[in-house]
Amino acid sequence: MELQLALDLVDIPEALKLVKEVEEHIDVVEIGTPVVINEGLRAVKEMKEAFPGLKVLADLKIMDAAGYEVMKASEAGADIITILGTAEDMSIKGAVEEAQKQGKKILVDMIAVKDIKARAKELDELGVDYICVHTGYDLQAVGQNSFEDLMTIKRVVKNAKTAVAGGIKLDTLPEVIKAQPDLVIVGGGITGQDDKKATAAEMQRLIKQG
Ligand SMILES: O=C(CO)[C@H](O)[C@H](O)COP(=O)(O)O
Repeated sequence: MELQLALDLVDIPEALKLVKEVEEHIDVVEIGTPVVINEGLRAVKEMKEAFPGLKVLADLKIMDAAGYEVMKASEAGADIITILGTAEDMSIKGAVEEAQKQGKKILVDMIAVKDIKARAKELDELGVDYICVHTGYDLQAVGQNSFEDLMTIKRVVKNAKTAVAGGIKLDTLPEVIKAQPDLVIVGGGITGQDDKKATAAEMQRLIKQG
């Protein structure tokens, strides 16, 4: 099980400073969608150059022109690139094909997928690397989380790794760990804390002990 730090509400200097603080306690650093919108793929490039030992995920949430966008994110240094589970199968195939060519991984974000079980099975067969259940900010605001969806994909996914994101905090992490996802994605649960390093360290400890 690995820990991914999601950076959403920062600029490049803030992102680099944050990662410096928690670097030894995380496995993957996510350049969040808002950061890519504000700063472009330069944010991915600068993060990878500053922290070559960390995997960098570009949260592009691709919906179309997948091969091209995966290629551009790969060129910027991303190790993992995200596409939406609601995208067409042709787009998913294009993303997987380009990622394989570039030696990169594809993570499918299941945000807004209505039939999680059926779509997870299809995506697994399309050869994606990760399937991630995700409660976005707009549904977190009305009290939702992804724990049940995580159990659902754990039951049906045979090849891909599983991941979970959306509002995970130190006090809810043990419940997530019980479901044994391969990747736990935490944004505000670390970046919103006064002592980010201590929080990341404790999350890492819980994750390593499984
Ligand atoms: O992709 C995202 C929002 O679309 C976030 O990166 C993801 O939800 C993790 O952040 P948080 O733990 O703060 O919810």
